[in-house]
Amino acid sequence: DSGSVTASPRQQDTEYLCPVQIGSPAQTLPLDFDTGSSDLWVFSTDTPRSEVNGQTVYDASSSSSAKRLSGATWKISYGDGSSSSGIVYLDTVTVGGLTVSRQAVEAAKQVSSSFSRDTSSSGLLGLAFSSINTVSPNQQKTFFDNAMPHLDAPLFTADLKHNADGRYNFGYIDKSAYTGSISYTPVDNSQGFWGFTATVDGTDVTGIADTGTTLIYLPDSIVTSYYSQVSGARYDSSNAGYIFPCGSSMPDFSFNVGGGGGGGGTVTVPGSYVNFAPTDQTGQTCFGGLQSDSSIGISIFGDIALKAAFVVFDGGNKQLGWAAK
Ligand SMILES: CN(C)c1ccc(C(=O)NN)cc1
Repeated sequence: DSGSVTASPRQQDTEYLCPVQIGSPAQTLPLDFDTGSSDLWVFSTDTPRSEVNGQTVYDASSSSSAKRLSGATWKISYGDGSSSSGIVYLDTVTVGGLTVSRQAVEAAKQVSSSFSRDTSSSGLLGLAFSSINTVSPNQQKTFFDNAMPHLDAPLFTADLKHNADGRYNFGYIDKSAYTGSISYTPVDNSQGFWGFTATVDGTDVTGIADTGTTLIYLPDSIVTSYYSQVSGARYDSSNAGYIFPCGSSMPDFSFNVGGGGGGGGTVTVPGSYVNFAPTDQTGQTCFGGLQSDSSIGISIFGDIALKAAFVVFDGGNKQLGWAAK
């Protein structure tokens, strides 16, 4: 089997949403595919009206294939402080033509304000490792984990783009989607994430590949060194990050992956991607797409980095592949 689904950017590449079919007859919900978490959760008819703000909701009672997972609950919180929780159904889930029957679909009975405010997203589809799925008392598998044994190849790829539709493919590598060769590096999934080590300016950085996080968060030394090249750039505590004049031309930001015998490959994030967004309506000052990880405790290669590459999430061999495109 295989699948292929479009990933559409929302709000200046803040997140990428993909249409997912749930239930019988199919209910199509736009979900945020998230390689940094492992719960498939959705706004539902169980979500308080006061917390629903235009999102499409899942109605298990109108799906003939939905079965309540009796006694199961879930509760998740994300790095940005957002959270959600609820109950669990098993239902049929299809992504880009790839179907998993009896997928745990986690229906929200509560969502935090940032999810309520995110009117275009109906929830998340977790693509990290099932070891961090939050369903209790019986932990559930991710869509990818359930699909993997049926896939032509045990992997999925992420091809996110700046201000344009990209794609997630399951079960195969589309050779027309990248240039040059794919450089692979081992994955450390001990914390449930797609953990890997890259080299930035000769310094090893261990972080995670997280499609659900918008920006890049790296050690302070690397971030400070990058912005020292930009006149007028500074750390601004009121914005809790590095800002700079919007007219600045930003240096490219590169990192090396798979630096073994073959020398590995270099991913180059165009400077324009690092000029992420204005801090206010005046458009004078802009917020950087590269920020410090010091308040997080882990380095994150988020969408700013991922959209500069074609990325292979290889669950069979536990490795990450990176290619230019
Ligand atoms: C509030 N929203 C839409 C979020 C979506 C995703 C995440 C996240 O950390 N994913 N790895 C946080 C928040």
